[in-house]
Amino acid sequence: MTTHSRTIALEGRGLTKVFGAGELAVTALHPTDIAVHEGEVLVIMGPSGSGKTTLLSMLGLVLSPSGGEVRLGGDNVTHASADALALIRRQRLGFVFQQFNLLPSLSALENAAVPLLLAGVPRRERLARAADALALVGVSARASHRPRLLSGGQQQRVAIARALVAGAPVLLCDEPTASLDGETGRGILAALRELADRERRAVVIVTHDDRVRAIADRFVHVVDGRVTSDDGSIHHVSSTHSEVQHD
Ligand SMILES: Nc1ncnc2c1ncn2[C@@H]1O[C@H](COP(=O)(O)OP(=O)(O)OP(=O)(O)O)[C@@H](O)[C@H]1O
Repeated sequence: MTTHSRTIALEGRGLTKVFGAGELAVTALHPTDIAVHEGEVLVIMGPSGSGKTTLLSMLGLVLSPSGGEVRLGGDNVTHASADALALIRRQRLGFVFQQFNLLPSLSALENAAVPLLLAGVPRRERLARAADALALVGVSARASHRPRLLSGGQQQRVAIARALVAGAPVLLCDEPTASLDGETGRGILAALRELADRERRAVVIVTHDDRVRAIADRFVHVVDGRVTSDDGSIHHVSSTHSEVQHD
């Protein structure tokens, strides 16, 4: 793997999630410190129900934490308004899911351009930028095809192009290889690794797939809502967690 700067792209400090209250309270995530740097691939693994999606959702600003904070490029964005969070998600975060969620009536190029359409970028510029994004993930030759004419791996590449087209410095991927066969999945992982190396994007991958470790700069394991490092030590949480809110 390449040497990368140690600039933190996205960070959770003392991030905690408690669902419910009183006797019914479930601590989905105990206070956790976690960070991903520019140009780095961070892989989060753990059994079903361990808290991985909860952690990723808080880092992705789609679930508000019960305690702790989320910092993006050094800015504490935890308490931004709903509108501000929506804008931050659109401009600064890219999401990749197991299901590719492409729009069936649009070509690969138009699908990749959707975030720019939402951002009001003029058509010519957005198609040019979408073409660049498709090239980055190796599906330029399929630009004019609709999703149903693409293989699963090609559809996932288009979904990754869509996630990075607006220039997001951070890509958050939830089981990006789960619906792909082994070889196709490896191709997607290689593409994500390359985005980190060449484009300095920070890539966070939540997965059950042990092969994803092969592309990780760092790896953490989540068990029962607690995050441990590769060496098995529980992540040290330095900040104090004053207010824990219950949903
Ligand atoms: N909205 C919710 N309300 C109550 N409990 C929840 C809610 N969402 C998640 N939980 C609980 O929090 C814990 C962690 O769930 P989470 O979905 O983060 O696990 P996961 O590791 O992503 O699992 P999987 O790999 O199956 O997706 C589980 O015990 C789950 O039941």
